[in-house]
Amino acid sequence: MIEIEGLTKRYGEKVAVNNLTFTVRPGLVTGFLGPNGAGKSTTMRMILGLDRPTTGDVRIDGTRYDRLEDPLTYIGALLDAKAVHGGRSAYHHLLCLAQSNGIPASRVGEVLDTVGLKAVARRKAKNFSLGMGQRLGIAGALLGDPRILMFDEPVNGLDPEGIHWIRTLMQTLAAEGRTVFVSSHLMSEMAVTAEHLVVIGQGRLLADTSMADFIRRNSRSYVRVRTPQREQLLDALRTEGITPAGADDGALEVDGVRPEHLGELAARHGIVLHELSPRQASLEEAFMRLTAESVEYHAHTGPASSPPSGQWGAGWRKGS
Ligand SMILES: Nc1ncnc2c1ncn2[C@@H]1O[C@H](COP(=O)(O)OP(=O)(O)OP(=O)(O)O)[C@@H](O)[C@H]1O
Repeated sequence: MIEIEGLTKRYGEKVAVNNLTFTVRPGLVTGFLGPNGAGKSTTMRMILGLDRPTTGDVRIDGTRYDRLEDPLTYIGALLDAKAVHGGRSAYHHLLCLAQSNGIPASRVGEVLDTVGLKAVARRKAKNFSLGMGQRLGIAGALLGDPRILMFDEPVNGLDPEGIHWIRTLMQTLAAEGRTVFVSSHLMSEMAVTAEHLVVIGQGRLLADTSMADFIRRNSRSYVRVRTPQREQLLDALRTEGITPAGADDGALEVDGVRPEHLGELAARHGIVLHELSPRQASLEEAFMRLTAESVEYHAHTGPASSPPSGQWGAGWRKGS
């Protein structure tokens, strides 16, 4: 379990992390989301004792990181896959980590096997592709067989097979009862990997809830109805006091009414339906809606024509 209480980090005037309190629990994958610059990496560095909090406290299974004996056996992390001595082979990189953390050398072969790098174990890390580097970083996190795992953008640079592999790995680790805390900007991937979400914006906690609850609370759900008898359906809906919205393709979008009710209403009026589908926004839409106010930089989303000379960047604004 990772317990964070009143965590704040200032860099001069900049408040990177602002009074965060949340707990990351074992047995499930917890996603850590936030726009660029929200404070995710800073929070993760403080969890690992790599940055000192200005105020507040972090506990790893009840103990501060700097008081853990052989910390890699409590918490394993992938923060920066490039933080590897490039002149060392994958094997030697992991062996050094093992030796300085009281981990038996036999674990090195095991984790190389787990991440699929056994065949290239003697190759120098500087010759590794981005994806291989990610796998080596993940091997380092797994080395001490820790109860807690933390990954910052683990799917960066991984191909679809690699992304599928890391998703399955994280879910397996969580199913074993471990605590898995993972940040990613890849919303579609997060949506199928994490069960719980912690969302921050400008250093503050915006949400700490289940994935399903997060999407439900932060998005519009509606039922999409398509019929060749549009006018009759509109009349039928009106008799029930229901005012639908129109979609671009002629379909109707009905808020706050269950699909069963709409289907039965149509049947009572002898109206043929070609589509009756409950719709819920994606994690990405829910995330964008929740964090719209806390995004540091907004891109101009108008027409892609060039602005008048001297106005490049005028469509960008710094959030307040
Ligand atoms: N060492 C530092 N000195 C000054 N400011 C810093 C430092 N580290 C981070 N910051 C600032 O703190 C804020 C939070 O940064 P952080 O890297 O934690 O965000 P993030 O959520 O991980 O962003 P991203 O998704 O872009 O990786 C940013 O505004 C960043 O510029």
